[in-house]
Amino acid sequence: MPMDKKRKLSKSAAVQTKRRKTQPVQKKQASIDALRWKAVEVPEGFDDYEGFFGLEEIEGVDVVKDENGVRFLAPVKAVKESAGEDEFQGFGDEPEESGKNKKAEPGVAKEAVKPAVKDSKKGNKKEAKDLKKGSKKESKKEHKKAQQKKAKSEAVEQEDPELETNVFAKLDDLSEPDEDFDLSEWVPLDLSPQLLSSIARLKFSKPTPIQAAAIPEIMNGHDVIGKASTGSGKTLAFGIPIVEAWLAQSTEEPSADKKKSAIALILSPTRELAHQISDHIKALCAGLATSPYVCSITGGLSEVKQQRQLEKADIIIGTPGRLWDIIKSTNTVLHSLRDIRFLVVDEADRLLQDGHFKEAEEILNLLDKGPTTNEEDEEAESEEDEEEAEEARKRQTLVFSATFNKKLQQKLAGKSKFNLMADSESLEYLLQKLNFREERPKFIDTNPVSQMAENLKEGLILCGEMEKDLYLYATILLQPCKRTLVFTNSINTVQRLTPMLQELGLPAIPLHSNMIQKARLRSLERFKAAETPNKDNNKFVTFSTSAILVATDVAARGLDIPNVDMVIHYHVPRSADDYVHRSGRTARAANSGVSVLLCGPKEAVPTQRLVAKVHAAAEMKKSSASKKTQNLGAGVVQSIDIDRRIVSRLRDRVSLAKKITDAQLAKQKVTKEDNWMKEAAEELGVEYDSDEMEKAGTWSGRGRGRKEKEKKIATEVTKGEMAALRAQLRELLSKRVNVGVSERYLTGGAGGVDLDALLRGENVGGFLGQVDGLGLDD
Ligand SMILES: Nc1ncnc2c1ncn2[C@@H]1O[C@H](COP(=O)(O)OP(=O)(O)OP(=O)(O)O)[C@@H](O)[C@H]1O
Repeated sequence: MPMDKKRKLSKSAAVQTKRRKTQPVQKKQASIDALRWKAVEVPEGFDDYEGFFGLEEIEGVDVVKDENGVRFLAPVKAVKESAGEDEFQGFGDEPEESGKNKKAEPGVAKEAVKPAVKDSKKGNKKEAKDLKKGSKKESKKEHKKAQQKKAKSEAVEQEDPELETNVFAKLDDLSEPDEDFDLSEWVPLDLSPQLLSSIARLKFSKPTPIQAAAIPEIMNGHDVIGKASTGSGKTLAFGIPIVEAWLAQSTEEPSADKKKSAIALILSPTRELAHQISDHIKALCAGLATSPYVCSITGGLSEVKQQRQLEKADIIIGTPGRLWDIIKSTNTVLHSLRDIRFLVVDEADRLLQDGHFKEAEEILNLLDKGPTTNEEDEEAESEEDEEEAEEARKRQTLVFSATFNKKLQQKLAGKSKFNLMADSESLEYLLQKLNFREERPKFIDTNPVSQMAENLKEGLILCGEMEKDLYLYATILLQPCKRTLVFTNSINTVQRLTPMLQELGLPAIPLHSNMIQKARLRSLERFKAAETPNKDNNKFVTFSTSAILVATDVAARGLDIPNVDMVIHYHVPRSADDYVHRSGRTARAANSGVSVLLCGPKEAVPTQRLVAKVHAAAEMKKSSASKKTQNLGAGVVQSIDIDRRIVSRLRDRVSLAKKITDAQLAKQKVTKEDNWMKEAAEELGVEYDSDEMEKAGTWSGRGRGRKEKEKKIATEVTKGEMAALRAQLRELLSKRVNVGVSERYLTGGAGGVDLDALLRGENVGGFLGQVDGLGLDD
């Protein structure tokens, strides 16, 4: 059997099929090629010692051996139909219908036939070749990735194959539709009964303002640029019309000779957001009799699997990088994208800037003109150019964000055809590529006054430059019952703060872009799964029931994590827009929340200016009513005056935790570098001696001082000393913190101070007064 495609029939059909067992499964005889094989997911870090790369499996297939040889009896859905009827949604993603599957006999196919060869029967040999090349390349790539991952000594938790979806599915806990649910506020939007019933399941009693304004425009065929504050329901503002269009289209007769094409492509700047959008749309579709196939195409997860998903997708949500990688590596997915009717650019201002520029441009190019990399293809494409340009006109472009910088906003809202110089690096150039079908897309701004959520309270804590760790700890301690998101400006800081907070007994979880994708999703899942206190019955809550996500700005955009009560900006945001998006992770969908900036002395003034800029429009409106124009934005952010006496009583804890963390990180780093040197020495065939290497000057040049310092810390703190430090810290953590005058105590385990009250301006500077009434012991 060729090594690049190997197939097995899985025994696990019975286990997999528990969920749907009402109908007996109809089976029919099929050739091995006609079966819908699924690539076996080989865990990352798994070397191909056993030759598992390229292995494929299938479930629910009976292998019948009789005098005529071997036959395969497969569920009807598991057998491919002729072109145009491809409605099967793939094994592995959805449980298959059950019944007699338990009897399925495992067997191994005699010969593997690559899907590309089947495609070639349809007349496209090139595609087949590309796919073949692609899958070999994929194996190599996966292998290389596995090697790289092995080299990474970063602790990554065990992977969970189920993690790639449903991380955000707050909406997945769907109840049966309530027939009495009042949907009258949705009626003016003229939605189909199926979709209304889905909305009733979600228990959304009325559309949010952006939904009420954007849905009719989109359903009337307009291009839309939607601006609305964070957490205001923008995803379903474009999600509902897309699903509605899919429902209308799915009732039409499919044309027999037409390849399946997706209806919508949604571009997202981050992987997590792509998965979240996908989960939101899936949740919307959960109650429908037939649902569109929704798939998210992001980096960090199996490219081969995503390639297959793309081919059958109705709604594609992707990050430009991975999407472009797949498109480049195979032409078989092009047809999925060419005929899309909706192009959505979510978090447009970020997506059209940052590092996504090139790939986004390539994708937009392709949507209008097709691939330009291959001469053969180009020739074929040119004949169809006109036809395709016409097709492109049919596409609606929807652009959404909570923030649009002024220039971008003017360009977007003003007109679609810009007077451009031939500057392919400019943002305008990319905007032109969006190829709006209308000269003037509908610009909808449902909250022109403020981009910030209505129920958000903002605070600023002024502290010493070197005291941020201490104030971070104090702030978290003052809000012990909260799910908190801490933003930093660097990956290193996430890697340092997370273990430090953990040493302090806090449930800190890291999130940054250097983590492998499954670890990123796992972190989000853990954060989301952490229980929140039941505020209604004032239940006693300990830290074990809250969670702290320490993240870079990778978590700043679009993430909809329920019940984030507090956002702390450990580093001040780099821009006013970043401040809006970070703070927008709390106070979502009519909930309340607080956003706290930790500012060093030098940061205070520029930060206040930055925040004032965000609030200037709102203030301007207010002040024009009262004829005051001074200090715009000032006063919106409440200065939080934490009693320094309490903070100073936490200092020893933080110093110890820092010392332990620094030593640990230095050790990890030295070990990592040592391993790297060892491997390099092995490859060169020389003996490795770290001290000799060091003496010989391997560590000369830039960074030598830092490395030496790290090595010193790493070797200075012995195992025994580390254990002693930990014991000391444990001792400190077990003691109550004497808060002074009132002789009340703040513990690390429970209780806290009402930061909300401080933010309301009550008891400013009167922290101790708040300790009363919190039920803390004497
Ligand atoms: N009509 C509605 N009624 C109540 N809740 C809604 C409604 N529509 C959406 N939501 C909920 O509101 C929350 C925020 O929605 P969404 O993530 O789409 O916000 P957003 O405007 O895209 O935010 P951001 O700017 O941060 O990306 C989600 O939990 C979503 O399920």
